[in-house]
Amino acid sequence: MGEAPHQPESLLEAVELTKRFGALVANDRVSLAIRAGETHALLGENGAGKSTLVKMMCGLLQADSGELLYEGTPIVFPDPASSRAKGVGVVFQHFALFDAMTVVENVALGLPGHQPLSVLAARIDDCVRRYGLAVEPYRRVGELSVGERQRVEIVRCLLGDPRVLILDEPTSVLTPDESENLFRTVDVLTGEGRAVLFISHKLDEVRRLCHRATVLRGGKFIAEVDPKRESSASLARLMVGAEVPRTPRVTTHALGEPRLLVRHLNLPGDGSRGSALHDINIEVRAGEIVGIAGVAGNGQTALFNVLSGETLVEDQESIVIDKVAAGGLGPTERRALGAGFVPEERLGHAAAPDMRLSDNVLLTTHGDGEIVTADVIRRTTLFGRFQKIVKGFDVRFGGKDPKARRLSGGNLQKFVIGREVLRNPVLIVVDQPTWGVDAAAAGFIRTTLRERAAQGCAVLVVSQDLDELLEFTDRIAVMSEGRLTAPVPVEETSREAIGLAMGGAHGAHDSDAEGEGHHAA
Ligand SMILES: Nc1ncnc2c1ncn2[C@@H]1O[C@H](COP(=O)(O)OP(=O)(O)OP(=O)(O)O)[C@@H](O)[C@H]1O
Repeated sequence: MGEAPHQPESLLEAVELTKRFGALVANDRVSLAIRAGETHALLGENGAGKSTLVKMMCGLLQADSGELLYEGTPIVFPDPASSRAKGVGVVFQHFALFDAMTVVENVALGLPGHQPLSVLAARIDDCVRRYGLAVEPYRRVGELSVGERQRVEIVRCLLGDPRVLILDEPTSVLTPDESENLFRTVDVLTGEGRAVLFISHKLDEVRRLCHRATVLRGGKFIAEVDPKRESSASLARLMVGAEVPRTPRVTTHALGEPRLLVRHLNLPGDGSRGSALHDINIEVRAGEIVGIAGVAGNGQTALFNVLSGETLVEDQESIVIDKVAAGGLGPTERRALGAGFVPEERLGHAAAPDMRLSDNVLLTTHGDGEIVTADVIRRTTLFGRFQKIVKGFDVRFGGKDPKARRLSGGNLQKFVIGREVLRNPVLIVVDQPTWGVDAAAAGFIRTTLRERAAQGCAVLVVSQDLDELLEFTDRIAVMSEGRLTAPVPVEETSREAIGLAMGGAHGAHDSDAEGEGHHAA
């Protein structure tokens, strides 16, 4: 099934590409043709082989066999620079920008030759106008939101005049409005005859935006379909080869005591991004899931760090975990109170990239008294826990116990969630629970968190994915410029009301109200 008949208008074509990592075949004779003027989706569950394919198509990885065609002619990209020179631009999920430098300086670094910054800034302005990208050349990257940084990366690519633009999960970090803007940009690009390869786990947007979709499963080409003729369910079925269950909706059990109480929490800004926290108030009770929506860069990371104990606050009482004043307690002490934390950044923060996965279990469990006792690491218990996480959370990888950096993004996410959940916390705070996770695994993670809540755990979820929050939380608060609105029951709010509050508008989600007032939207 792999090979599509050769289409003369193909700009970039992978023909039967195979890539092995040891015994694991990450791509097994995968073919895909990207045509001029189309938006082509690349779909597949975590670990299906999407990134591997993209990396081979832009010279970051070399195929073991198969070939690449550029406008129908075989070509080899020994490195990313050579693919860029041919007009293949890639915007990866993790941006390569220097915070301390301005946008134009960052762009200059990525371009060959020397150009006066003023000339480059004028080119950026041109690009911004043409593609509706809203980027200011002289702002410092450190001050930009994730959405703005992504636009900088896209502008950087576009200045190289690419014929093929590859976007790796571009909307997972965007607000609904920003996603709409990006879709408009993509339409302009394809209208000019360029091709866009669009990797996404959000099947609704794929159906709206994309002309064709290639589905991979387990490293193999499964199908090429017209996504507009498919439903999200039928696409998900192609990806996983089975029905994808939806997250059961919502709390029927009684709520218990507050497990997390945050009262008048303030944090001064650190001067660089200035995302201080202003008078944050929130309560999460045993049995409920509270969501925090917001555009990245509005203080969510500062809030997570303060809740997890990575940043300490002077006012002990401003954070109470299970009735204990915890403002001055570090992460291990908070874990000892029964709290669990999953930070946004899985590689480097939640997991140590160069440690084996089993050793990564130790990072958050060493204080539990089960795996480390009297200064001895109980290896068998550790390995047992590791296997339980891998089995229980369907974490897939090649080999027996690889280093964390070898896992695909979604599989590592399943691992860090599993590691926390299996500690049986009374409170769990999760930042972006399903970023980069496929539909089936995302459903599984949400269901797991719901089950934990049903068993009496209090769950606080920070997410930029509004649909996710609306699907599985009980109440939603919105963060904007370091302030948090009072949480509103999901059934009393709407996408629009939350979207407005995310943009800083007050009203339905007004933070001026004292305490936990429930407002109708
Ligand atoms: N450098 C590597 N060494 C060993 N195994 C690897 C390496 N890179 C990827 N893999 C493995 O190859 C498989 C495919 O990974 P890939 O990152 O291409 O998946 P993906 O579809 O992009 O997943 P996700 O949606 O989670 O990002 C996974 O099982 C992954 O663990």
